[in-house]
Amino acid sequence: MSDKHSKKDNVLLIGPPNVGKSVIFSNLTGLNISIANYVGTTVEYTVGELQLDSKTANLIDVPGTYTLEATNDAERVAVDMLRGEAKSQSANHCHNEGGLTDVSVDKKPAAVICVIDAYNLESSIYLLLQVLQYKIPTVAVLNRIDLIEERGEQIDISSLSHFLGVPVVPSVAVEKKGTEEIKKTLLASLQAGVSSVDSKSQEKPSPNDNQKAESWNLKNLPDDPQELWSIAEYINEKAKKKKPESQKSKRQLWGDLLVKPWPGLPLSILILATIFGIVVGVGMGIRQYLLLPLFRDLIIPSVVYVVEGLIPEGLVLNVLIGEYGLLVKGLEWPFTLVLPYVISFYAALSVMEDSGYLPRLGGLLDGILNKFGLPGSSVVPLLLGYGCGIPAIMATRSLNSHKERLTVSTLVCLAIPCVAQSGAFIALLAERSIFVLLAVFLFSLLIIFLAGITLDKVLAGSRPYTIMEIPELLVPRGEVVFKKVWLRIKNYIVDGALPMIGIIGIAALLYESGVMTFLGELLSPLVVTWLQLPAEASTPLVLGVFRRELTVIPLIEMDLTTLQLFTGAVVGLFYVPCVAIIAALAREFNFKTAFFILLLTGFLAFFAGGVIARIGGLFV
Ligand SMILES: Nc1nc2c(ncn2[C@@H]2O[C@H](COP(=O)(O)OP(=O)(O)OP(=O)(O)O)[C@@H](O)[C@H]2O)c(=O)[nH]1
Ligand SMILES: [Mg+2]
Repeated sequence: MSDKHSKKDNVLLIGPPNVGKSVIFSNLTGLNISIANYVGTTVEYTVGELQLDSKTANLIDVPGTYTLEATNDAERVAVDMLRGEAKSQSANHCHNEGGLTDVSVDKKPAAVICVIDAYNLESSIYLLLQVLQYKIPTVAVLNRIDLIEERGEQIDISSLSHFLGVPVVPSVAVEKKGTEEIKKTLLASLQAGVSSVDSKSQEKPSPNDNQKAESWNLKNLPDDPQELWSIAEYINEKAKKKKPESQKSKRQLWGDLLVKPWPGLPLSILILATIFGIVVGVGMGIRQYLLLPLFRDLIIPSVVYVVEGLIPEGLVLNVLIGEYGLLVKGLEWPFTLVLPYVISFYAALSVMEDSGYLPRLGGLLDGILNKFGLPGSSVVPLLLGYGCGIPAIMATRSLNSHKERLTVSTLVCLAIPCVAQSGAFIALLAERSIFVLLAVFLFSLLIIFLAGITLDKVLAGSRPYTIMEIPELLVPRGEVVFKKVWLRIKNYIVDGALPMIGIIGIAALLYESGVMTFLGELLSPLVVTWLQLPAEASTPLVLGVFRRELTVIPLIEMDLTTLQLFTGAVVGLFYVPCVAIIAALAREFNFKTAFFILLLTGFLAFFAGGVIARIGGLFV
């Protein structure tokens, strides 16, 4: 831990889930972090530097919490932060959001920015009152006022501030409204040093307003939740200048329709099928018309030309530009096979995330998911898994029981192909037949169901009944979506493409030195006899340990029958998740769990592959 950052004051950004804390964090620090319209986007804190005139502070984006009673991991982080007892997180993990990683969080924060939700004012006031009990200088930011204006409502900022005894800054984070005001107010609070709870400015409720609130004093807030709630209720009533109009907006009507079984369920099938089509179609288009010509006809030939001129013939040259050359396949695979789908998938996912559709899908599928012991909210981590398993495993933190977390994480590792692997599937299968491609995805769904039911039976522990939070349906903002896709492309290049190039380099070396042939012979009983694939198909099994898509991509270069393609794809689908995921599992759970999942996936891959080869052989 360096002293450089630890000398600076820590400022916490606290608030209920989904209120816009991460957008405010981005506005204040210029850092680009995960933002999504569902509860529990931020599960780990992120630290960024906040410049306030001459003063710099560390701004900490804390996972959202409804109360400070800490009912799940993410909420516990908030409480620990306020107490100055949080543990510093390990700095080097994959899919790092960026931001500072060497900040000590085990000291009392100098100030708190508590974001309150204009749209759900009462419950956010309750949280704010709980925060005020810590007697840390606090600035309240009233966010999402655009949404209450839309429903014809108005909140009186000055009376709100008056009642709360803290400065209140109105804000529309997605439009960057309020950013400068937050900085100014925060600086003033920091300089004042003491808690800005000011009893002089606090207006006492008149005796007949509310019996309980009568005795309330901000310097000495009651601990009893019941009493705090009645204060929150009182302030909420007082601050509302104009009550919401009873008529619902179109946006709200759609929001309601999408979560009802009729027409929600048929619409969800339509929406998901459309998204699948768009992701595959747009991805194929980007590959065919943009990235493939760019790399195959321009970049790779130029690189080969230059390297040939510089390096004499021999092992080194072959490793660089030979058949599996580092600079040939190492550029072609990550950038023409996977990148197109990274772009199309994340564009679709980001729009879904920001619209608030995902929790609606969770609500619709709740009943089905319950059959295998999962809450509807597990839709979010499961869908994130189609991008990458690591954020998916992280997202399971907002689930409520260990059993649920473990089940979802196992399913993600076992049968949900990451975007890189899906790209490989599309390249491998779609050209032969779109039906084989669909068959692989449907087969994976079947296994998810079966594995889910089995895990529900074998894993110990119960599942608490939880009610799913459905946020407002919002029209996604172009800028937010664009930033998100860009962040994920960058993440993919750093955490995905670069390691892939390295591994292709190692593979090239193994090839050229003959080690791969030796490994192939070693694995041949499994590959040739059991899976009925050509001997060279052992290469993807070796490479696949490192990266999931490499269980599939090398198959493209082989001349396989349709049955062999299907077998190879299924083995690749279940085969061990990549090293980065194993590391994430070990970090989030423990080594034993990671090892167990590794064994399970490996075993299932060969078992299913062998069975498919045999049963398929009867028909072909
Ligand atoms: N209409 C509107 N939407 C907003 C505003 N601020 C944020 N949003 C949207 O609200 C959603 C949630 O924003 P986040 O910043 O991820 O919320 P968060 O508070 O960090 O949420 P957690 O990390 O889950 O606690 C996103 O879809 C944002 O685009 C606002 O002022 N107005
Ligand atoms: Mg967040």
